[in-house]
Order: sequence, then C-alpha cells, then structure tokens
Amino acid sequence: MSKARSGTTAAAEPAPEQPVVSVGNLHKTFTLHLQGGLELPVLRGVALDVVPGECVALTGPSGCGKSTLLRCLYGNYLPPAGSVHVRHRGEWLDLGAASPRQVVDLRRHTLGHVTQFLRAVPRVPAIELVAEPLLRTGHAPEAARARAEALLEQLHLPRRLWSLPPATFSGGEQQRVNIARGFAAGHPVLLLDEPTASLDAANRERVIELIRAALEGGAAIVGIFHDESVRNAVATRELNLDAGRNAA
Ligand SMILES: Nc1ncnc2c1ncn2[C@@H]1O[C@H](COP(=O)(O)OP(=O)(O)OP(=O)(O)O)[C@@H](O)[C@H]1O
Repeated sequence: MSKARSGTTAAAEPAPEQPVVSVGNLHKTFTLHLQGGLELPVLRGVALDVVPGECVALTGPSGCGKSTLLRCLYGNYLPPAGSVHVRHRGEWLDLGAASPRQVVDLRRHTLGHVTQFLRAVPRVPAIELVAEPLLRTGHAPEAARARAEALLEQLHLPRRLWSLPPATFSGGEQQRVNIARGFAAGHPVLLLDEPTASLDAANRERVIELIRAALEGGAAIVGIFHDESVRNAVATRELNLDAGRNAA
C-alpha cells in the first residue's frame, strides 16, 4: 500500500520530465530502383521518447538502421509510416508535416546534428565557422566569438589554426571544429553521429566532457557511438535497433 493511501503525507514527487523528442511506430523502407524496385525495409515500428538530460545510444549491427533513424529525426527523410515529433518553440512540431521553413527554423534553434565530417564553406576560418550558428541565433558578434574561442580552447585546437580555413586540417582537427560548431548554439536536442570517430584518446575525453556538460544543461541527445568506452561514458540508455528488428 502506498503511503498516500495509508493516510500518511506523501512527499511531493517531482513532476516527471516531459519528452522533447517523440517517435511513434516509425517505418522506413528504401526502394532500390537500380535493382528492379527492390524494397529494403530498414526501420520497422521504432518507438522512442527522449527527455531532457537523457542520452540515448542507438546500437545494433552495421546496416540495422542507426544512421537512417538519425536522418529521420533530423527531417532528412519523410517516413512512409509512423511519426517523428520534436518540441520546438514550446510546441510539438510534426516533422512529417512541417514546411521547409519550419524545418530550417527547427534546425537553427532546437535541433543540432553533429556528424563526423565537416561540411564547411571554403575559405572561411575555423573560428568563424564555430561562431556562425551563434550569430544565426541572434548572439552579438563579441559573445559569439568568445563562445567559439572557449569551445576551441576546450577541444585543444591549436590557437594558430583558429584563423585558418579547415580544408587543410587533419581529420581529427576538422572533427573538433565540427564538434565545436555543433555544440556552439546549445541546441536543446542534439543528434550525434560518431562524434569521436577520428579522435585520439585525449580528444575523445574532451568530447565526452562536452557531451556531459550538454546533458547537465538539459540537452536531450540521441547518438551513435561505436566506441564502447565513449558510449558507456555518455549514454543514459541504449536503443538496440536490431532487437526484434526495431520494435523498441
Ligand atoms: N539512401 C539509401 N538508399 C538505399 N539504401 C540505403 C540508403 N541509406 C541506407 N541504406 C541501407 O539501409 C540500411 C541501413 O543503413 P544505415 O546507414 O542506417 O545503417 P547503420 O546501422 O547506421 O550502419 P553502420 O553501423 O554500418 O553505419 C543499410 O542496409 C543500407 O545499405
């Protein structure tokens, strides 16, 4: 019998956190046109709710659909069945029904996506690439630059590289610029696709710190972390997409 029912005063329970990402019965099938229209079902009935402060690691063997699910969450794929909703500006945004303008606004203010590859505009210095998401969300130039410098410092990108375009940087240096850019705006929802893929142990540790700080700040994260030590360090739970072929 609960305390409340036995007549004693129950301590007030904190209200459970509300999800900021909600995926329901999601399906995604690729049609291989070069192979006579062969259908390749990848996601079948995925369900997932993510609350602030939670980091869900997508797991399962190669080809089970981890990147496909991240792309559905980012609005790159329109799923044929099921739903993807993200809390945006205080309301649920249905990615299946959102206009391109709404998806752009969602990505600018709410939904960050950090991949392992830097897709940068040529000839733009690293520091400006990192500051850019902050400028786009209305931060003053000085504040944006200060935050960009702090991130590059935290990720130990040598200061001599800050004013150079990253085209000639090493894989690990480019990835750190990409991570700094992805974390700069403090998006409340972050999708991380192998954020430590090209990094050595010391730099992996710095990215782990950054992810943990984002979680403590209330970010909701869904990510793919092939490195087990990174996954164990940041994930609050796992979603195995191969279990029962996707039924979560
Ligand atoms: N655009 C596409 N067209 C056709 N098939 C695709 C497409 N994208 C992915 N696939 C197929 O869908 C399946 C899932 O791919 P996905 O990249 O999501 O797997 P994954 O779990 O992320 O794999 P890995 O761990 O190897 O990165 C694979 O069999 C892949 O070949």
